[in-house]
Amino acid sequence: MSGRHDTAAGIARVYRGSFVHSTRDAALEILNDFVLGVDKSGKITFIEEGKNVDRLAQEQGFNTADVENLGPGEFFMPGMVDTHIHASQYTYMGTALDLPLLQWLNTYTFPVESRYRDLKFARDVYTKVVKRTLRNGTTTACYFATIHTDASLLLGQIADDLGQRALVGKVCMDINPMVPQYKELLDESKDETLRWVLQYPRVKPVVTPRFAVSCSSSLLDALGEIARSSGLHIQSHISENKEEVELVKQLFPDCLSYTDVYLKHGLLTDKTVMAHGCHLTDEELKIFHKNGASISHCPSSNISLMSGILNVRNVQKHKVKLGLGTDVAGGYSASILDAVRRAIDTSKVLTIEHPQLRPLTFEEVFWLATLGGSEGMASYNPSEGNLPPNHFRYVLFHSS
Ligand SMILES: O=c1[nH]c(=O)c2nc[nH]c2[nH]1
Ligand SMILES: [Zn+2]
Repeated sequence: MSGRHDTAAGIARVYRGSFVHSTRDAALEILNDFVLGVDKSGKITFIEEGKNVDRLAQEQGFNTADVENLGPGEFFMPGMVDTHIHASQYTYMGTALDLPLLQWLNTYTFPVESRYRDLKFARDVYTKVVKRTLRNGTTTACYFATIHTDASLLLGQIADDLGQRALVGKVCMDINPMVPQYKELLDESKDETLRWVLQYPRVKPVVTPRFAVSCSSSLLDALGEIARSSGLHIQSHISENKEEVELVKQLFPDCLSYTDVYLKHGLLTDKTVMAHGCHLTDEELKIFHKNGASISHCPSSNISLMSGILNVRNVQKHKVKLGLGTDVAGGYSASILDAVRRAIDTSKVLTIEHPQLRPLTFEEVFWLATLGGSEGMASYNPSEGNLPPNHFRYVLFHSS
């Protein structure tokens, strides 16, 4: 169920019970005994206190006998937003977490991702990952696929068919010395990205340079230009672990920082979502804020690959847009609720190290998992005083 509070176009369903959500003013608000109406297109048309049900029935033209009352332990909450997940890594989720990032990519990830040339394999895995994330309450997901255009198109189609709002990225990478069978030529990556953008049906394509380590400066330039001319979202990885940050310094000696690499190539906009950011400096966070770019906080993966711990309070102090990501399969769970738990745990680890830092509350992390994620995916720039669009999708939850 989704929508803005616009005028009714014929009420299809009315629910009565508890609603838990975030607002711009409250990280978590609990509405006990409320009624919510949904029109035939699936949009929410009203949400009001239960005591108003008779008046609402008259005004909106529904029968109070048709109101669906939630059962014990049931409540509605907004669908969760996974701002960073590798659909193609679902097959080995929960395994192979014994190496740090760069070695993990070469040993486990690239060999598996190279299999997505096989569309039958792709259909099987992508169907499973979309079904699983939907079951976990993820109504919006920002996916990395692989370098294979047709398999990436298939992922978008599957998400759309199964009713998930998806942003999908065909991965771009023209450098891969350790696993050379899994990379593209520069022109191939550009041409296939354009084919991908043109062919996309209903879900949104995202321009997806894998990360600065696996893309030449020419490819990054070309992708920045494609994103600019097509007005598309952009996703990538940044400052996940220290070895990677050092490598990027060596690969791009003319850039002032890792953030500067993406900025100089036109890849840091108010439609950019960068995963991790554990080792970003305050100067870099200021550049994120100025450009309206967002960070996907992936605590499960940050711990599993021993990458680092994101200081969420510092990101928020810099007013940088922030959501949560599962980062399967660096993260071992495809559930954003699990990312909520890991985000709280890792913030407590920071508090143990730095007692002056307040740990995150569950209300604050609930906000990150829902409204924060949707604002992180939205194209608006807080540094220019713009506001995010108001949008909710609710899912029914059973607390038992
Ligand atoms: O957690 C990660 N997973 C990946 O697949 C990846 N690629 C580059 N950097 C990455 N980090
Ligand atoms: Zn990732």
